[in-house]
Amino acid sequence: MTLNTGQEAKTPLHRRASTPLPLSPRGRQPGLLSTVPSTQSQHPRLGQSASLNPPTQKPSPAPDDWSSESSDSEGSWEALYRVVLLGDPGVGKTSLASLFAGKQERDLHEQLGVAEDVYERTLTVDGEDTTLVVMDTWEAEKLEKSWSQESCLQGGSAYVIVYSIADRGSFESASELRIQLRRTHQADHVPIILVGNKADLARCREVSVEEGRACAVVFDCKFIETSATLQHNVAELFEGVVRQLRLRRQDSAAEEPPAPRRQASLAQRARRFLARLTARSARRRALKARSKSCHNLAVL
Ligand SMILES: Nc1nc2c(ncn2[C@@H]2O[C@H](COP(=O)(O)OP(=O)(O)OP(=O)(O)O)[C@@H](O)[C@H]2O)c(=O)[nH]1
Repeated sequence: MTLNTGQEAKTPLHRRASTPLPLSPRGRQPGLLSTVPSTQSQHPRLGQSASLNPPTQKPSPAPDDWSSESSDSEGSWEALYRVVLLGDPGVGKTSLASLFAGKQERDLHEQLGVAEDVYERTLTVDGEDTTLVVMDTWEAEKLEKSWSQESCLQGGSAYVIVYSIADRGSFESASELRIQLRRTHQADHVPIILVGNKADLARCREVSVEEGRACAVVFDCKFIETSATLQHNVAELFEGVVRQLRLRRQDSAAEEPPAPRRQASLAQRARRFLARLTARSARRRALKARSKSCHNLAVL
């Protein structure tokens, strides 16, 4: 599976809503689905935060009842974010991606014979539209790091690392993927969400919720458990991705450029030393807070 990385991934891709994304190397057109009429209703109601409660046996409403509106109005400009799904084979990446896509879009893909691994959809979260292009293009089985793997790891605006709660090996792979991502995106504010899928398989559970959460704290990412089969927390996952993208966008906009360096007086140096001490204890407090909030996808 391939991924077009011709565009800067960190910043959203700006385009006219009516303009398709560039062709991928395989000639596929990730943006093709933007032609879906704006009256579609597929995404669950937005605005609810993720929960770690174990899934109930009752499935959520079918994807066709989801209430996302497309902002595909002619002539309007919108931001597109690439969301790359990573994880071992069989953990449920495709299942999550097709729930995101909704039935109508999957059918459209089928009719048009376009890529089944790239889905574009505009979600209305907290009253604002954001378009996600979900890329289910990761090929974990490659023996050597391939070009497509490299581009997957570099080309995302956000990453969703999926493991199966019933497969410890996939959990370990998720940690390795997080390390690889950290190497690629050292200085970036790219949201990364660790997803423990197949939460319905309670009896076969090999990875506890606590382990998932602890891993997210250590690797500085968000965490949620989902069940694609029961459609549990899937909408919350993608809404969470949107919120994380927005929070980081605001965060980086708020960052001020560093002040020019001048010869510091003793008093200034003392103040800086104290500030560093305070910052250190603030970081410790932040780590503690993160362990409490890593499952809340609505905060940084
Ligand atoms: N019980 C359960 N099964 C699931 C869940 N999600 C996916 N599956 C099943 O797991 C199998 C693999 O799912 P896929 O979505 O193809 O997994 P994938 O990660 O895309 O796999 P690759 O395409 O090989 O990378 C399928 O049989 C799915 O029906 C889930 O939440 N619960």
